[in-house]
This record gives sequence, C-alpha cells and structure tokens, in this order.
Amino acid sequence: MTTKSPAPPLRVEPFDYEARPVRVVFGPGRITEVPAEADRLGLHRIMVIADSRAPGAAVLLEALGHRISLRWHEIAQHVPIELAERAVEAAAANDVDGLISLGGGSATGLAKAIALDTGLPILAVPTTYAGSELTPVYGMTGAHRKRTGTDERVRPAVVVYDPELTFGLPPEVTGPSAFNAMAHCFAALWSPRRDPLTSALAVDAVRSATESLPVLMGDPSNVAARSGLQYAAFLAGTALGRTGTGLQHKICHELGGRLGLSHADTHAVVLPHIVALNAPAGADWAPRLHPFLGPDPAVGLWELARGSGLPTDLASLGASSRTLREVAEEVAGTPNPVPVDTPALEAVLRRAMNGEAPR
Ligand SMILES: NC(=O)c1ccc[n+]([C@@H]2O[C@H](COP(=O)([O-])OP(=O)(O)OC[C@H]3O[C@@H](n4cnc5c(N)ncnc54)[C@H](O)[C@@H]3O)[C@@H](O)[C@H]2O)c1
Ligand SMILES: O=C(O)CCC(=O)CC(=O)O
Repeated sequence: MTTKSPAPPLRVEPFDYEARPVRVVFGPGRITEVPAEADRLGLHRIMVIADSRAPGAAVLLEALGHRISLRWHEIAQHVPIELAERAVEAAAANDVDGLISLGGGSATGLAKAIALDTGLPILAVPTTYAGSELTPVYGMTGAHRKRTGTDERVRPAVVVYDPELTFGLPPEVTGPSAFNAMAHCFAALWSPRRDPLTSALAVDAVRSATESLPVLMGDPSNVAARSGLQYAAFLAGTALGRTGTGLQHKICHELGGRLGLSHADTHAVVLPHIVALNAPAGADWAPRLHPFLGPDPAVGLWELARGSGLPTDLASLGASSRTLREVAEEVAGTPNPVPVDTPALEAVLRRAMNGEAPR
C-alpha cells in the first residue's frame, strides 16, 4: 500500500446551495419502522417490490399487512423496459397509492421506473451500497442500449437504512457495490455542480468506505463496518443526487446496457482508470483523499480493489475490443475535467480491459 499523508487546508470557492427534502431513517433494526413511515406518507394500497435474495422481505410484508395491495418479486439489473411496462400496468390494475422497494439498485430502479410513469411516492429500503435511493436519476434498458434521465418524480420520499439487512451480502456484491458508492463520490468531487457540502459528503464517504471495506472482507457481519459502508452509501448517494453523473457513469451505462454487465463490477474496474485520467485536474480533491487512498488516489483505489479480491479487468466481465471502440465513440464527448477524444478514451478503456495499473 502507498504511503498516506495529511490533507492541506481546504480552499472554499464561491457556490450555490440547494437541497431537496428527503426523510432518512438509519440504524440497525429500523426496518420495523417501515409501517409507521408508510403511515406518515399516507399510504393505504402499497405495491411492495422486494428482492427475494435480500433478507427482510418476509418481515416487511407481515408488518405492512393490510396496507399491501400488490407484491412484486421480478427484478433485473438495468431495468428492462418491458419489465417496467408490466410493473406499471400491474400498479394501475391494483390501484396502488405508493411503492416500497426492498433490495439493491435494481429493486429501487424498478420502483423509479414505475414512479416516472405514475408519479407514485417511493419508500426505499436499500440492501446494497448503490445509493440510487437518494438520487433523481433513473435508467432503463431496451434493445441493448441503456437510457438514463433525471426526474424529481423518481427521487424516493423516505429511505430506511437498516445495516442488518446487509449482513448476508456476499463479498462479490459487497466490494463492487462499495466501489459504486465511491464512483458517486468522484463524480461529485469533480462535477461542475459541486458545492462545499457535496464535496464534504464525498470525502467522508470515501473515508468511511475505505475504512469499512477491508474489515468486511475478513468479517462480513461486522456491525460497525456494515453500518460504516451503508453510511458511506448514504453520503455518496446524497452527493450524487445533487451533482449528477459524468463520464465514469456514462461509460458504465454504455457497457452495462450493451453487454448486460454487472453494474457495480463495471464501476469497480473502470473507476481507478477514470480517476487517473482526471488526476491532472485534481488539485481541489486529490489531496483531501490522500489520508485514505495515499498520494495517488487512482493507484490507491486499484490496490484496494485488488486487495479486496474484486475484478480489475473488463475482459473477465465479458467486454470485447469491438465494444470498447463503440463505447469510446459514444461517450468521448461527455463533459469531463480532462477532456478526452475517442482514441484517448479507447486507450484508457483498453487498460481497464486488460487489468493494467491505472496511469
Ligand atoms: N439511479 C441511480 O442513482 C443508481 C445508482 C446506482 C445504481 N443504480 C442501478 O442499480 C442497479 C445495480 O444495483 P446493485 O449494484 O445494488 O445490484 P442489484 O440490486 O442487482 O443487487 C446485486 C445482487 O445482490 C443481491 N442482493 C441485494 N441485496 C442483498 C442482500 N442484502 N443480501 C444478499 N443478496 C442481496 C441481488 O439479488 C442481486 O443478485 C443497476 O441497474 C444500476 O444502474 C442506479
Ligand atoms: O438508474 C440507473 O440505472 C442509472 C443511474 C446509475 O446507474 C448510477 C450509477 O451508474 O451508479
């Protein structure tokens, strides 16, 4: 591991600040408070979208009792459009007045797709570190292309975080999902829409994620580390929900939509390389991360990924050279602190493809 050093004093630039209302309930065991939160929202005919691999569904369904109008268990990454359409039809047929999602970003994403069409309020119970529950961003996939957008109708009204629900999250989901959260942090740190609060949230999220992840790799049920990683996801999602996404996320959406790759795995592989690309423009953010990631944050991330047993090459995820070229052509114009043309971006993606160190 590279040597870590203290951060220099923070320089505060002029900024605009605006926050959107969301109620967040955080703590072990607090899934029991979901019925009271549903009552607070005035929900009587709820559609529960529950990932059956995540714990808590049975408890939640029993606790909600008569408030439930429809149970939905079919969930898929990147939200296929035909799945979203069927879920919207079912919500209308059952006259539901609100949505409760329990699961990772895929369960939240389906609730968002329904809310986009219907305007129904969402109460989210996240069980990974994707952070979707705090953003107005949605995504849907059809004909191997992912469409993303931003709409306040999809931002959940209430989020209930219960770290106990993540105790059984397997290491191959925990590690990449932590990197998905850290990808939000970097997007927020270098966004033109950043402000001192989004940057502070992002820095503390990286601190908490980099402290918690190594603990969880050896002790998956460590309560403090599970809480620390979910806290990081909360901060990271809040920051991303204010600043929006950029090149890193666009690359992952293009790869995920075309190839059906695991979203979090793709973020984990690509992130160190995009951090390296943007390092020359990192005077404002890189020194703040030195205490947690060492003097070169890109290398620090790459070493953390390797040390945690995460995938570090796109080839093993199923990407091909042809796809890399298509993705580079598609996303090269995306605004980024260090502008990048198609050949340069293809070279970056090729390094990610081969599992090379970021540079
Ligand atoms: N809109 C946004 O702001 C945003 C942000 C991040 C991710 N996303 C989207 O979310 C999706 C990915 O979310 P994800 O990475 O959380 O994956 P996911 O929701 O598909 O979950 C990953 C796997 O873990 C399982 N799982 C979830 N919680 C579990 C638990 N507690 N215990 C055991 N198994 C559990 C799931 O069944 C699945 O097999 C993608 O479609 C991505 O685009 C959206
Ligand atoms: O909801 C989506 O599918 C698009 C937004 C998203 O996935 C954010 C991310 O890349 O983590």
